[in-house]
Amino acid sequence: MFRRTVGGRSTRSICLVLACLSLALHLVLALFCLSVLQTACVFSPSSLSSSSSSSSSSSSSSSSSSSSPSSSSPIHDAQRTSRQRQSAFSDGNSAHDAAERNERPTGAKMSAGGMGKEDADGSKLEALFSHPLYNLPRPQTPEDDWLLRVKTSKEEEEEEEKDSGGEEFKDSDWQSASEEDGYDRANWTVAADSHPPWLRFHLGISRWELYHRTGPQLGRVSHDMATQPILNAVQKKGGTQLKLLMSFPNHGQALLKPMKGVETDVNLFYFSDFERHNAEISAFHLDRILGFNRIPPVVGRLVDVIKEIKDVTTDRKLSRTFFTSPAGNTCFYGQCSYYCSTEHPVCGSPRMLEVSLATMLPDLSLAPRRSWRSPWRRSYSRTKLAQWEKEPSYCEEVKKTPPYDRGTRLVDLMDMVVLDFLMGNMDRHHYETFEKFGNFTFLLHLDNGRAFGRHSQDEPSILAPLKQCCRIRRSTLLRLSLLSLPGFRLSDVMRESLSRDPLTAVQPLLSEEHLSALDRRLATVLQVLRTCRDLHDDAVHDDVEGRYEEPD
Ligand SMILES: Nc1ncnc2c1ncn2[C@@H]1O[C@H](COP(=O)(O)OP(=O)(O)OP(=O)(O)O)[C@@H](O)[C@H]1O
Ligand SMILES: [Mn+2]
Repeated sequence: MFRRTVGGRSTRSICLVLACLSLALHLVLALFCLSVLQTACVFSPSSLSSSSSSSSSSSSSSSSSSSSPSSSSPIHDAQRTSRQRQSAFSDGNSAHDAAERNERPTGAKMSAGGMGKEDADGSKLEALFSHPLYNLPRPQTPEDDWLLRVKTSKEEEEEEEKDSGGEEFKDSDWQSASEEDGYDRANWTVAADSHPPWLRFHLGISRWELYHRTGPQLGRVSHDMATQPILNAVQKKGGTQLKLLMSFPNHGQALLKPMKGVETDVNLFYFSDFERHNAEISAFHLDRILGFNRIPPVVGRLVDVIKEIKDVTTDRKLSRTFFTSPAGNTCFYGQCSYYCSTEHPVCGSPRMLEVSLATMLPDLSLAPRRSWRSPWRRSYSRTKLAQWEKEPSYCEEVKKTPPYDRGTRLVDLMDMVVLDFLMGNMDRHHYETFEKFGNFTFLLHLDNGRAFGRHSQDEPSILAPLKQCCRIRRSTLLRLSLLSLPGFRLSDVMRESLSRDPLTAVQPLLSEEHLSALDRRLATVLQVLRTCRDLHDDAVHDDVEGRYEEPD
């Protein structure tokens, strides 16, 4: 008995020692693993890129906050050197990657908006954007083909000499006009590193596109709009429906359109339809997928209408329209010529509201734009028909009329028609261009709030210009054909692209019905183009070399 007890005790103590040993070994092993993992984290490029968009934006704001007192407008003279520009935007080859590295030492590729390259394998969207048709070689952009130009240091010095207050601002090229609380003091130098994302977006606008798809600006600017604190919200004049101009700490601004319901009322005329925030967001994604890059970046955001609009607005006319609905939701209606009344309020649930935020284009004083009346404008009347609806040969006249008689204006218009037909937008009465580029430039596809209204109906009249003119860019035709293939199906790449918008977490931005309507409408466009090519030798405007074959 005694012996057994002694034996039992010694066995127990041996077990205890062994347990301690194993515990210690496990601890050592865990510590070793941790140190290895940490090293991997420090050096993994993908981890760098996922964190870099926020770190880079904070570094740009911190560098701007260390500036001297502010004076003139932050974006006036927003320009940069041609060397920086060439390195940041040359494209279609390894120089581009190198340039991206130059501009973005932390390797930032993406943001919350998630428009970068390093997404999961098997992504149809990434496969599409890797296709040669989305990476056509392009010549270097000449200096005059950038919308904004950087002053050379010599020009800078000369102006400083002329300017009596020059001494005060010698460390900075751009100074903030705002001394209000919350805004970072702007101190942007010619060094691109100090530029906030919205300014980089402005500096990347060229004669032929609004942004370069593979550059870092897009993700960064979207990330900022989706996450930065909102400092002010005022009504934006112009247009018919309520829109707000939102301001952010780094002097970025966005155009807000609120959620107003989703489907179009079948009994409304196209011109009485309300605008949809999800249409603005979806139009941006569609335009990018079609390879146009002619819509400023748009993201969705859930905003607190009390904290982020009512409490911060300096617009008394807007704040006066806030009220609590019988259901206890916070609503407002603002002032505008349509739907701005207690009967058509914009309401939070109870205070959270889905909105779209579109990056603002450079101020009109810096980059004036020209508005063009569309030759295929609708009559905007319940009874009258427009001329193009009565005359089948209407396009023959248009083709002879400047600016449609030369350059790429007509095929640019056809690109816009394709975009509008796919998303069911009947509201393209005007389009805008940057004045600087005259008649030889891309068309801005602004104001898409009335698109994606009805999924069950395709509106053939939107395609009238294409049917009447029978002209299309080869690059557009090829990309449309690609998007009709199962491996790149338009509805699939749109679903994937939209899933990267922050609002997808709340609800899908487009219903499955709207997504499949895109495939159906794409088939219609391709059918129209087949007929055109059967009938006309000059239906295809050759903008790419013949080696790009039509996909089977
Ligand atoms: N991202 C932007 N940056 C700068 N200006 C913009 C932007 N988007 C729109 N605008 C300007 O604001 C004006 C009004 O915007 P928008 O057309 O979207 O509003 P709307 O109320 O739908 O207008 P409408 O009733 O005429 O259709 C446009 O004509 C355009 O010049
Ligand atoms: Mn509109």
